[in-house]
Amino acid sequence: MSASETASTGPGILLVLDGWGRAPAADDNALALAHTPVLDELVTRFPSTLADASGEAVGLLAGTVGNSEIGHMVIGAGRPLPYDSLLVQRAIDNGTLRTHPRLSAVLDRTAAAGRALHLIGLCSDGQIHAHVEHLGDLLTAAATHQVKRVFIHAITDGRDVADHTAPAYLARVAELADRAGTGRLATLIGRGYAMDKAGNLDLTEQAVALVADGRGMPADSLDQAVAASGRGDEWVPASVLTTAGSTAIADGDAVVWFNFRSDRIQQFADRLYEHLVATGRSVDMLSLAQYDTRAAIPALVERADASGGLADELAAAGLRSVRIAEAEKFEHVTYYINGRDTSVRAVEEHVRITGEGKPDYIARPQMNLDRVTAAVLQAAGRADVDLVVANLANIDVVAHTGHLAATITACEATDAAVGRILDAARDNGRWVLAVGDHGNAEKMTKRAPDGTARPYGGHTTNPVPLVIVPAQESQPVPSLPEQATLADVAPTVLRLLGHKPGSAMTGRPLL
Ligand SMILES: O=C(O)[C@H](O)COP(=O)(O)O
Ligand SMILES: [Mn+2]
Ligand SMILES: [Mn+2]
Repeated sequence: MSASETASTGPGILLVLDGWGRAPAADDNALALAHTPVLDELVTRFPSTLADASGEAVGLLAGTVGNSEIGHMVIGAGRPLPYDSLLVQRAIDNGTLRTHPRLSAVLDRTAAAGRALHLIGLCSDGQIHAHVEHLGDLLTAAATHQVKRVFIHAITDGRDVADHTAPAYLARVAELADRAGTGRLATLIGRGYAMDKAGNLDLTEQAVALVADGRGMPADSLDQAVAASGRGDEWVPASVLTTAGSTAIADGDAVVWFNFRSDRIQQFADRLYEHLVATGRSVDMLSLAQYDTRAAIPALVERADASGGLADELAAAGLRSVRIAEAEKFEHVTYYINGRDTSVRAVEEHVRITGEGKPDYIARPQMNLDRVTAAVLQAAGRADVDLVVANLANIDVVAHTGHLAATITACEATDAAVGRILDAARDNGRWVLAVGDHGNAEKMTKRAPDGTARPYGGHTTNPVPLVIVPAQESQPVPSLPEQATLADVAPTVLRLLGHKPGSAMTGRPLL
């Protein structure tokens, strides 16, 4: 009996457990420490495997941690997609970034007018939003085009990399500037302010005032600026380095953003753009990769085509899907899973769950999971819905705090929610495919250079569990292949729905 002969088809639920990675039990593995009877039973009782969710398997550089964008994009596309970070690295390696006609034109204009170039971005090597080494190539280009005044507006990390590492990355920025022969650190601000994506404009405005107008705390040294944060690198207050002189953006200057990922920089980019326009400053503005901004900011590296994925196949087959997540991951089950496509197909419904007030992930690791679960149960009970796609955000979002106890609670809350969803699926004759999008909570510390384990809230390169719960428990359950990747999810979902994988998909159905 082949696997496909045993897989009966019908409506189902695709459940993404965000940040659900697999690693051996350890005292920093929140998932292993948590009491999760449902998740434990899932992987022992039903066909399951571990799927690659990082590095080349999903379209990242080898050894790079996975992230929610590429994770959901690959889950939807059914194939690895060369991610923006990889495309930027290729453009650096083959020389097309520093010689890009758009960049060259801006640098020539800036140099000829005796204007300044402002480079803004996250300075770390987390490779989720940015890579500090990309800055090096832009500095080289600026030097080649003889731009004399180059200001670096550094955003400090402490989230995608271990906290309290900002000084090391800023030292690297200084080295890159020395190597290129141009560029100096001008301002500094934590990503908590500069990379807010939840519409907290009070935070964003501090970054805008800093970069545009040179308004921030004067700091005589980098160490002084970093030390002024009582909450680690993410919250370094807006600081102007007194050694840099006047760093404000003037009419005719150029701005290049060097984050490659849009989601957490676009709010700042839009507000800075609008502020400069409102104050009569006309600047050339470019971004390393394409941003989803209101402002039209030309990019130096184009996005990979992600069409022909699950959303297109569902639409072609007339299969109705309901997408459910809370605000933090809503775009992931809609925009990203649909291949960064903003169109909402006629057979698609989107449910965005929002909470009240500012979330406090440590005090309330449950977030709005009860309401997300209720929405999933409601959609699962509808006969006209073929596929429910839901993201349970807690494991990842809470793990980002680096707070082990809160993350354990998040894992336990998720476990209970999955239990309720499985019951509803069984009652409604639905199969469930549960999968992580990248690892996070299974590794909550990182070793510092001095050998000590420090709290770490970032993602990992660990594989993610992938489980298929058949619609009827009595159904024969074939085992899944040992090797799998996130690219296999969409073909498998289509197979479970009774359809063939899309022709653009290179992943394979696991059943
Ligand atoms: O933006 C963030 O919160 C982190 O840097 C990455 O997390 P995500 O890929 O899960 O969004
Ligand atoms: Mn994620
Ligand atoms: Mn995350």
